[in-house]
Amino acid sequence: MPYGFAPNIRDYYMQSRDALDRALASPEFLRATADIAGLWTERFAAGRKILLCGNGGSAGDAQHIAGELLCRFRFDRAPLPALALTVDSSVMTAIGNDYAYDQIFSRQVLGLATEGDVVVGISTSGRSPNVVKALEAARSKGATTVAFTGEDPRDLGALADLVLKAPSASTPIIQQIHMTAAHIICELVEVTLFPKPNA
Ligand SMILES: O=C(CO)[C@@H](O)[C@H](O)[C@H](O)[C@H](O)COP(=O)(O)O
Ligand SMILES: [Zn+2]
Repeated sequence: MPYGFAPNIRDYYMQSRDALDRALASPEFLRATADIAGLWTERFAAGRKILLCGNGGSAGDAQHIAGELLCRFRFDRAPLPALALTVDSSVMTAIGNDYAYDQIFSRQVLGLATEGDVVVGISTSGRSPNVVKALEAARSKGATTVAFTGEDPRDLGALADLVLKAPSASTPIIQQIHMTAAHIICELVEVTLFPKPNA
């Protein structure tokens, strides 16, 4: 049986579209998209890697982005070194249990990041302590920091060399804009580093 049609269901879609419209009207948002694509492209070309982290849906986004880069996006090409710090349950439970939950990403960054790498922290609130500490650790290792946040980047913004601010205060809508931007960034990286697919 089909579900009944909620008359306001269109309004939910419109909230998402309105937020994307605000992003597209923001030169700062478009600039950040281009700058992040340029940074990732430059660092991959220099043999550096990208580490990504976030909680909940943003953990999924970190994994999704790593998959686009390490596997492929639109066409066959060499894998790009990208790793989500959200995937190793043994590492995360050990760090959470033996140290603290707010160190689950920062300890991995301290162990894995080297100078010139990029560490990406994804947080809709901009203040999840484990993501904030990941960017602090990244800076201590000489890595470049990128934050994907909501309209108020809070603590994370202050620690990021580049910030992508989704113009909303709603967690799911911010996440939707993050992944729209991430797909565009992955596409720009791929076509710039591999300009002639299958040639
Ligand atoms: O996916 C969602 C909501 O759409 C949730 O799982 C959400 O990601 C979690 O509540 C996170 O813990 C929120 O963390 P943050 O974005 O504030 O850093
Ligand atoms: Zn969600």
